[in-house]
Amino acid sequence: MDTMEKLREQIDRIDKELVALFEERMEVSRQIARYKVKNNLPITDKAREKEVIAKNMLYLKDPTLGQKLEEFFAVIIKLSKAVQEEVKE
Ligand SMILES: C=C(O[C@@H]1C=C(C(=O)O)C=C[C@H]1O)C(=O)O
Repeated sequence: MDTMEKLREQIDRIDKELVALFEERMEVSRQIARYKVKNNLPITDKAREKEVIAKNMLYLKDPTLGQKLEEFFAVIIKLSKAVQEEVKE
């Protein structure tokens, strides 16, 4: 098997894990939405969003990926809130 094929196998394996983690995170987000609906709380919590991003930046080993990781979490949080809005409907 050539090198690129092998590397793509690695990407495929990583993506599979990402999908499982994505689903797990979104399911927990839905549960949080149900709690918020019950307790009449807003979906958006900006302070928590900042905390989530700051905390995860600390796990990063490669500093050149800082901006990208922030963007990654900005998208994850946006999608998480979209899922929560669907629970509210
Ligand atoms: C999941 C929550 O709801 C929203 C989504 C967040 C997230 O996906 O990390 C963080 C804060 C909230 O804006 C939460 O309040 O914890």
